[in-house]
Amino acid sequence: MSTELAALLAAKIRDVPDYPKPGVVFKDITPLLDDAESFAALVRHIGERARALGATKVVGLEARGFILAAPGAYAAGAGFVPVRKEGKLPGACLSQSYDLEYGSAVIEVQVDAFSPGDRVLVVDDVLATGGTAEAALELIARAGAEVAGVVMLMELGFLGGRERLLPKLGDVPLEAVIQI
Ligand SMILES: O=P(O)(O)OC[C@H]1O[C@H](OP(=O)(O)OP(=O)(O)O)[C@H](O)[C@@H]1O
Ligand SMILES: Nc1ncnc2[nH]cnc12
Repeated sequence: MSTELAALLAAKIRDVPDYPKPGVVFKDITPLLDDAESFAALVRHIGERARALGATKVVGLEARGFILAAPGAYAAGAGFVPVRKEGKLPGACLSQSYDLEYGSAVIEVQVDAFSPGDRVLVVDDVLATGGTAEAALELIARAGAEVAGVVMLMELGFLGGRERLLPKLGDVPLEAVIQI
């Protein structure tokens, strides 16, 4: 991973103590998003990784994952698939419940989101406990698609998300631009 890109982007992430709950240090990416150079560099990176991994679809995890995955898919010439919080997608969906650093939720994907032969890149802003990403991997497997890789903007290593995901990923790469 490029240390220059990591340094550029890390400088634009703001720590917000005790949000959304006491004891959580929230990683606010809005200063990165509203900086044209940083946002473009991150989108280019996601597009490059999607192409290099042969992804035909880029999955974004609601909501912050959408902001990164959709332009990344466009940059790669791939399709975009939203994994959404419960009740937001129309039609037949697969559902998965999970716990994350500061709560619990249910995410869903449409049953027909993927076509045979699709290779999927999963994109999100933060890997914390890994609960969200693990649930997304489960959904993608249940929907019959192959995961080509997982790309996160940042990984909060002390929360153990990587260790949680590795058994599910095998040889599939899990990449984070910034390691914390
Ligand atoms: O590794 P975990 O412990 O599961 O945490 C990571 C998830 O938490 C945040 O999403 P959140 O559910 O807060 O949704 P948002 O993007 O809608 O704010 C973040 O965007 C990741 O999706
Ligand atoms: N500390 C954190 N900051 C931002 N998003 C998160 N998702 C889970 N933990 C988070």
